[in-house]
Amino acid sequence: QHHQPYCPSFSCGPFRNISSPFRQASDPPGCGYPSYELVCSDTKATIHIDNVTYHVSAINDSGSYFWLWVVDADMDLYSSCPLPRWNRPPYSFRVVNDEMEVELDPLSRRQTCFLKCSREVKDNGMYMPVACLSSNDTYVYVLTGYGSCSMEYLEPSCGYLAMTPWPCHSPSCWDYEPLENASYVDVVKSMRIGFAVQFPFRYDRMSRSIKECLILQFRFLSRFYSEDAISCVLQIIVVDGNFWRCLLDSRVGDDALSVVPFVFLSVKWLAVLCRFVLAPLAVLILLAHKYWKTRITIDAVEKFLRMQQMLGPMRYAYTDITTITSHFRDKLGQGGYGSVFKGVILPGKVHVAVKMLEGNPNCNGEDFINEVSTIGRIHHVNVVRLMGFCSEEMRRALVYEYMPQGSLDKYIFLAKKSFS
Ligand SMILES: Nc1ncnc2c1ncn2[C@@H]1O[C@H](COP(=O)(O)OP(=O)(O)OP(=O)(O)O)[C@@H](O)[C@H]1O
Repeated sequence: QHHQPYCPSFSCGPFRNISSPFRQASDPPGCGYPSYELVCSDTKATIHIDNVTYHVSAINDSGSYFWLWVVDADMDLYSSCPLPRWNRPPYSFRVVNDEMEVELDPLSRRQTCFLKCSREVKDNGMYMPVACLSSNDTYVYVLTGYGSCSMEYLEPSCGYLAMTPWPCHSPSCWDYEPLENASYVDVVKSMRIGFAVQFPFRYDRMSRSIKECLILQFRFLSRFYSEDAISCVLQIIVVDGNFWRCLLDSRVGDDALSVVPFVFLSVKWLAVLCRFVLAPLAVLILLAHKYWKTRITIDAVEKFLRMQQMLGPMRYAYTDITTITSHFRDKLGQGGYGSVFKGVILPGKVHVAVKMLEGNPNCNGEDFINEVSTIGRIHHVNVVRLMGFCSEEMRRALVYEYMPQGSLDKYIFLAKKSFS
């Protein structure tokens, strides 16, 4: 049985009735959280964030998260030339189940940045000089405004010196625009006011409703706002992820109802899978299948022709056929498969008869293959010799030796007539 420690509420400086998640050093272990330990005196409450001591000037509890208004306790803000001691934003975190949980975080995403440069920066309006911290060979500047501490604004001769969050007066200050290019005097005023830190303890588990969860998630996201294309795509993915996370986390009580977000999420990813993976894959397979089928027919004719080339008749290009027939000038006759033209093959001036086949474009070339494979192999004195052929896509021709006496049927027909 776990022993629950007794954690009484306490007063701390000007604050009364403070309880968990806050604690004070005298509380038994298990009361509040170590990051939220307050050090109390009669008039002041202080807190350590990232090893820096801050005076707490306000505590607010919005219901799902807390925020504190703090002022750096170690910086002499009333000296003539104050400078923050830290060169990174204050926040504290702890690791729970291998996941980092940020427990204290400045409410404002805007930082004021102090830079130390070895050369004077003249042509950059963002760089506001801090005369009291500069010397003959060291130039100190302060930068304010959105992204002022990002590397893109860092001049080559400069390095980071210190940084402090810009004041923020309420949780709604996510959209609060600080003064752009504020002078050092304004920055000192803001440092004297201090800044707010929030206690975003376990964003997800603290959220009671989907609305509250979404507000917290998007507030967290808005810190990483950027305008470049890749970041935009990543943000869309994160927004989508956050939405589903809130939806799944906000499931309460009723087991039957709690299945609904899972079903929607599964349907969504199934649709994404179909749209971007399965549909393009199906189209690709269809196209590949069609291409493969036509390729097989063409390959069959081509394979056969290559073999024929080795064995028998010569293969001619269509341009050769037009040269041999002098552009089909002398027509010898017309048969069932096409017209026959007289031609001459150079060198040697061998006379030939070229039969241009007028086949059906849908035929698979079977007749052509049969003709070339049978007649092409017959070498007999009584059979007209096939000397060559042409096949370029659907244009096909057969080149025979020329018979100066013409077709045999002419003589048979005449002979029949003379005998009768
Ligand atoms: N080798 C050849 N030499 C001279 N003339 C030819 C030769 N082959 C065909 N011819 C001429 O072309 C005409 C048509 O010949 P083709 O072989 O196309 O006709 P076909 O005998 O009806 O045959 P098919 O029905 O197979 O087309 C012939 O009547 C003949 O005058």
